[in-house]
Formats: sequence, structure tokens, C-alpha cells
Amino acid sequence: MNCLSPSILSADFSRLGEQIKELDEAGAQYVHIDVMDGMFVPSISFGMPVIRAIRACTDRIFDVHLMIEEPGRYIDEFAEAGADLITVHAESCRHLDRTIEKIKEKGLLAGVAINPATPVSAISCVLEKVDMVLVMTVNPGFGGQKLIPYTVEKVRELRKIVDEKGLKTDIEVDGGVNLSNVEELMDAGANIIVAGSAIFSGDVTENTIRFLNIINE
Ligand SMILES: O=C(CO)[C@@H](O)[C@H](O)COP(=O)(O)O
Repeated sequence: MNCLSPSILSADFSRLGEQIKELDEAGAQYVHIDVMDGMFVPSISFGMPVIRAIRACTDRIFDVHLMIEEPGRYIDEFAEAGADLITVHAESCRHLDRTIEKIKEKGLLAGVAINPATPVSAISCVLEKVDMVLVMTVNPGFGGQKLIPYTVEKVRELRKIVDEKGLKTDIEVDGGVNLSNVEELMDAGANIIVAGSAIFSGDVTENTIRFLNIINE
């Protein structure tokens, strides 16, 4: 299934609850929540208290993307805060398999993310264990960057592997996605689309509906 996962990193934080309700009413299926620790990526964003607070605003899937060192330390807390899907980076886990198992033991969906310069082969051992692979299409840490073109080929490579193995694994793309390149990413094999600035610059409802019209075509 194709889904839209707007990234609230680009939201107006003074109206966060209101904007999440707007996404929900416009039909976005997921809410993408970027947690950054100032170590794995240069920025610091938000953590469990914010997730706990916005949980009351919507029943949509909370797609929590952990851009933090050794995320395995915090799986219990993110589960308790309201995550439905937790994605950890292959580059940030000393024990990736154990961290994925921990997410699944909590009864949550598990995702693994790879940075632009990390090859698809880095996650081949865990591919059959995860519900989703997140292919970063920018270097993580900031919203509003330009998509790195070579990452589209990684999406194509991953889709081929997933299909050849007969897996149902979702493929998410994140970074620099806009109304002009989303079709190319979907043609390459992505089915969960993250968009931050392209959703929150201007009219949130209108932008969400425009994306959904393409994604659901
Ligand atoms: O994880 C990240 C950035 O590290 C993303 O989720 C961004 O928040 C996407 O923002 P845009 O590139 O769509 O503005």
C-alpha cells in the first residue's frame, strides 16, 4: 500500500497539535517523527515528551525515525510514548539485530534506515526481519535539503531484492521529496513517502491532498 508520512520536523511547533490534526483530516496515513540527538546527526529535535503530548491528536501511525546513537537504549520509552513503527539506523546500532528484535518484542513495527552512502547490502541480513526499510535520500539531520540523485538507484535495487524474495517489506524514502520527484521515487519502488518542507510550506491541507492524489493514483 502507498502511504504519505508527513515529517513534522518542518511543522510550526507553536501549532503542532493543530497541524497534526490537519494532516489527519486531509488523509495522511502516517506521521513521521524525526528524533535527533546532536550526536548521530548534528541537530537536536525532540523526544518522548513531545511524542506523548501529540499522541492525543490522532490515531494515525506514528512513524518514529530515531537518528540517535545506540537507539536500543530507548525502545521501551518510545513504545510507551506512543510509537507504532520505530526505525533505527544500521549505522547507529552496534547490535542491529538485537535492536530490531527489541522493537518487535514491544509489539511494534520495525524499520531499518540507511544513509545515502550506506549500500543496500548493509541491511541484507535483517531484511526479512523488518517491516520497512527507510532509504535516506538526503544526509540526515535537516529538513529542506535537495534529494541526492544516486539514492534513487538504491531504491530501485532494494525494490528488486524485496520483490525477488517475495517479501512485503515497505520501502520508505525521506529527504528532499516534493511534488515534482515523488513519481520518480515511486516508479523506482518506494511506497511510503516522507515529505517535510513540501507539506508544511504553504497550505498544509492543500499540500497533503496534492501528494495523496499522486500517491493514490
Ligand atoms: O529525516 C529527515 C531529515 O534528517 C527528514 O524527515 C526531513 O524532515 C525531511 O524534510 P524535507 O527534506 O522533506 O524537507
